[in-house]
Amino acid sequence: MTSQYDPKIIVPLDYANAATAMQFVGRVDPSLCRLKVGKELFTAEGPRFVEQLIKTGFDVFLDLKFHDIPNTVAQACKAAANLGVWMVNIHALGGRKMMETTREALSGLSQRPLLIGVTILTSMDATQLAEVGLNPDPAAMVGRLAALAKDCGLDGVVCSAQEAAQLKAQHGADFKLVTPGIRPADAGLDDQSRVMTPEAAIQAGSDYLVIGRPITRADDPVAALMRIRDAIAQN
Ligand SMILES: O=C(O)c1cc(=O)[nH]c(=O)n1[C@@H]1O[C@H](COP(=O)(O)O)[C@@H](O)[C@H]1O
Repeated sequence: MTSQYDPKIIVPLDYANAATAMQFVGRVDPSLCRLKVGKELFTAEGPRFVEQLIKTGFDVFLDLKFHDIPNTVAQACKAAANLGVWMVNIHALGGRKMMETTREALSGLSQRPLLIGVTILTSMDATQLAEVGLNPDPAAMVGRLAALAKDCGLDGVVCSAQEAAQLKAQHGADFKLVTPGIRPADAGLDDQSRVMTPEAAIQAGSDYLVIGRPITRADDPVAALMRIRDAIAQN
């Protein structure tokens, strides 16, 4: 399902439970943002809460970053598709077979979610990449994994906005770029490393901005969302 409004901001409902998440969701509507359900809320509340959000008209990105053997990931993504989610993600580091098997498993469905590959987490910097034995140049790693994801038939990738211009030029407008690690100029980094402001991310070619704590931890989350919407509308 794809919202008729096509909002670019995805707000992660990184809350401990449904009641707290609904304090935000109850004050916004699907014309303002899309919603992301990640590991914390999904583990606490499960698939029925995801279905409830979809029923209220929101596009839901199920962010469980599957990374396992090909069959397990493919079947998990089919289960996500059956919930009616708009987007689901898998780790590109799971490799070609995992991505291709998952893409094939979704291809027969009448309504399938966008299948997105996570490249290198936006919290990772050169030092951390080197520590786990990967190329310490984040742009090179992201470029390599994005090309592989595209070759496996995925609809796009999660990357930092710092890599967006390079990937748009390489893979074209249809290859979706989902960018977390978005921080307004006056916001703290928290645990993110590769960050960009919302305005710069849009200019760099991000299709969707995942913006969490600058919105969800603000004194007035809806006002914070509206401020960022206004800022990117002027680009
Ligand atoms: O797949 C994701 O959504 C994701 C990938 C990534 O590389 N970095 C990243 O931060 N995320 C998610 O994006 C959100 C970022 O939240 P904030 O740092 O609070 O804006 C969190 O829900 C993360 O789980």
